[in-house]
Amino acid sequence: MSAADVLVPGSPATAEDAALARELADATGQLLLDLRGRTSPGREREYAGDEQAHDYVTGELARHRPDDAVLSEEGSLDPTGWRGAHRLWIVDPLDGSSGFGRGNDEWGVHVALVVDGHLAAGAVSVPGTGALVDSGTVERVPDHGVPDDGSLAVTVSRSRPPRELQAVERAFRVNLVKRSAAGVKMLAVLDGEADVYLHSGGQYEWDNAAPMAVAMAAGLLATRIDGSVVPYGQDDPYSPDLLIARPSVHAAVLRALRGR
Ligand SMILES: Nc1ncnc2c1ncn2[C@@H]1O[C@H](COP(=O)(O)O)[C@@H](OP(=O)(O)O)[C@H]1O
Ligand SMILES: [Mg+2]
Repeated sequence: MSAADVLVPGSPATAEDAALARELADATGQLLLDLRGRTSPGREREYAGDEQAHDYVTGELARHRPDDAVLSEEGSLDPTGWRGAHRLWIVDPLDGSSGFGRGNDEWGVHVALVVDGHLAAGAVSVPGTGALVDSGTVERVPDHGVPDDGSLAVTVSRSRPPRELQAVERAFRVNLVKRSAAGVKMLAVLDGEADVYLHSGGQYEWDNAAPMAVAMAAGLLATRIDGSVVPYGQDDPYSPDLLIARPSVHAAVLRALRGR
C-alpha cells in the first residue's frame, strides 16, 4: 500500500466511500426536510425524524455496502452487528433532533466510515441551511495562526457548555458561539465563524465521527481535549470530549487546557 492509499479522511483511497457518505447524508437530509414540511412542531416530529432517517440510511448502506457493518444511534443497543467490524459505518441519522422537532435549522445528518478503528471517510449535511460537506471534496483551510488581539470565537453546545471553558477564558478573550448539533459546530469552525469547537461531558461516536472526518480532511486538528486521538469502533461507543480547531489555535487551546 503506497502513502496515497493510506485510509485517512481525504486520501484518494477513500474517495468512493466519501462520495457515498455525501450521497446518503444529502438524501437523508432531503427526506427530513420533506418530513418537517409535512408535520407540526413537537416530539412526534422528532421521533418520526429519528426513525425514518435511521431506516432510510441503514437500508441504503445495506444495499450499497452489504459486507460492511453499521452503527447507528437508533440501532446502537444490539452490538452483535457491529462490534469488532473491519469496516464500520457510524451514522447519526439525525443529530440535533430536538431542534428538528422544534423547527429550527440546527440539525444535520452524519455518515462516516471507520476502518480498523480509524476514521476513513465522512460527510455532514445540514439541510436547513443547504450545507453539505464530505471528506473527499472539502477544501483545505489555511492555518491563520492565533488572533493577534487574544480573542477567540469558541463554539459550544447550546444546552451543555463544557466546564473546561473556564480555562480557555483565563487565556483568551472568548466570544461564545452557542449552537446545537455537532456537525453544525464543526461547520462553524470550517467556515471561520468560530475558531474552536470545544465539547466535554459526553457524546457518542455517532455524534462526532463524521464531523471529525470532514474536519481532518480539511486540515483542522480534531482530537480529544487532552490532545489524544479519538478512538472509533470501540465496544462502548461513548466519546466524552473533543477539540476541533486550525492547528496553531488547537495547540494554543491545548496549552490553556493544560494550564500552561
Ligand atoms: N453530555 C452529553 N451526554 C451525551 N450526549 C451528549 C452530551 N452532550 C451532547 N450530546 C449529544 O451530542 C449531540 C450534539 O449535542 P449539542 O447540540 O448539545 O452539542 C446531540 O446528539 P443528538 O441530537 O443526536 O441526540 C447530543 O445528544
Ligand atoms: Mg447526535
